[in-house]
Amino acid sequence: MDHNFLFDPSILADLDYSSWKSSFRPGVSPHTPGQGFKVRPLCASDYDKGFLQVLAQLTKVGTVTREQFMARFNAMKDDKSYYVCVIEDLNKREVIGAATLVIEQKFIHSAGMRARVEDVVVDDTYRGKQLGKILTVVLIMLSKHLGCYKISLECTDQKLPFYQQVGFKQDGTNYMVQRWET
Ligand SMILES: CC(=O)SCCNC(=O)CCNC(=O)[C@H](O)C(C)(C)COP(=O)(O)OP(=O)(O)OC[C@H]1O[C@@H](n2cnc3c(N)ncnc32)[C@H](O)[C@@H]1OP(=O)(O)O
Repeated sequence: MDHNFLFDPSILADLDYSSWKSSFRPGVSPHTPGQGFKVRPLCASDYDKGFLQVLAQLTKVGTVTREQFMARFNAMKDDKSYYVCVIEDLNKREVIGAATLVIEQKFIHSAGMRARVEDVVVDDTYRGKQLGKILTVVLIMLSKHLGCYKISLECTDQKLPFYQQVGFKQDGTNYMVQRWET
């Protein structure tokens, strides 16, 4: 078993989801995401468990060599601001979902911290099993546990209902962007 986690797995194990109980289908929760499924931090060995292939269902991933993956993994681990969570199908030893919480340090809000949800994706053969909701709720509770004053995300109009059902609201601000890569 790989013990090279991006962050301490006990942080996830200790989160209390009792207030979310009625939000999930009976028997399903972040601690019990489904038969043979486990929510955990990203591991170095997830390079060989299809992590990048799952991300490719969200957006362009391109070619990422093992060396590039490990360099980015180690940089994120040292930074301590990146909480990449995955769901593994333990029977297949495959990553079937992923979501990232990024923590930003601020001077405002009494030198507080804000959280951003990034790169939420569930393998298309596993969708509709509450796994996307589980990953999102894990990030919400993680951001609260870490003491952030807010959590936000950007998404398309089609995904608004998915995020609204776990408490996100539109606040009238505009998302603006410049891109240098197609
Ligand atoms: C910040 C970002 O990363 S935005 C990018 C979001 N990711 C993507 O677009 C990648 C492609 N899409 C996916 O990976 C998946 O469809 C996800 C992550 C959006 C949803 O994952 P799933 O595991 O299929 O969703 P899940 O089963 O948890 O659905 C939970 C609830 O949301 C609802 N739901 C799921 N997708 C949608 C949607 N697109 N619009 C509205 N409701 C939705 C489900 O019906 C379900 O409702 P219920 O709890 O009442 O039964």
